Amino acid sequence: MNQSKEQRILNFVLQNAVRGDPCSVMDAIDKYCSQKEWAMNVGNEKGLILDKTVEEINPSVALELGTYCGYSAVRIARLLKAGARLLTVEFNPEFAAIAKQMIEFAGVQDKVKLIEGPSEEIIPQLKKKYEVDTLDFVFLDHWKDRYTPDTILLQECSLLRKGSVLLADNIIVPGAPEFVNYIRNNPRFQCTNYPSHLEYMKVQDAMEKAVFLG
Ligand SMILES: Cc1ncnc2c1ncn2[C@@H]1O[C@H](/C=C/CNC(=O)c2cc(-c3ccc(F)cc3)cc(O)c2O)C[C@H]1O
Ligand SMILES: [Mg+2]
Repeated sequence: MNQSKEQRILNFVLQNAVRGDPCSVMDAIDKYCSQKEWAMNVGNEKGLILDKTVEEINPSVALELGTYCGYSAVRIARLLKAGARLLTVEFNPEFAAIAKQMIEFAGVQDKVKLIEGPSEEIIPQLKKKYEVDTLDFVFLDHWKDRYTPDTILLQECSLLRKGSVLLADNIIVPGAPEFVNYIRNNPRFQCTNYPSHLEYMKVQDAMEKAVFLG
């Protein structure tokens, strides 16, 4: 059975990155996906916006929706302080298996809890099953039509507190127009747009930061 693109990305990392070195894993993925096969990792340009946001917040508890191959999970986890953790949600078993190996190879597995399942099912379990009180940071990078329902669900489950920060990828491409409309017109969120480019391409994209005002 021939390999998937995601398996080829993982193999390239295993052969070209340094075990336990998250930056070498990110660099290997970016190298492969810019030179060999494009893939929907947040990439290095938007990744720097992600880094700055995570460093600014210095979250104790972070949530990522849409793990995919684990690129942004590694990117976020490498910046977390001792004792802080990232919960990342992925419902495709094949992607989850790839991401698990990617996270372990990078050496950040002690900071990352990879949860396999659909976000709408996992979010309501975070408090009781995953011992979350509130979330300091949420990175939205899953199906774009899920950004809004999941943002509403996070509020309904009392998982956001005054100052919780959401960061959403792909505001322009593929685009999340319904989310942009929802979040920018919601008085409970303070929004900031960060223009950038689609990963590995000379195409305009952007990220949106939304701070929950409580
Ligand atoms: C609801 C839910 N729960 C758990 N996991 C979920 C989920 N919805 C998707 N996921 C998982 O996240 C991942 C999905 C991410 C969706 N991201 C995308 O569709 C995406 C697409 C592009 C893109 C841009 C231009 C083009 F020409 C083509 C594609 C770029 C990106 O950065 C993206 O994030 C994988 C999927 O299994
Ligand atoms: Mg994305």
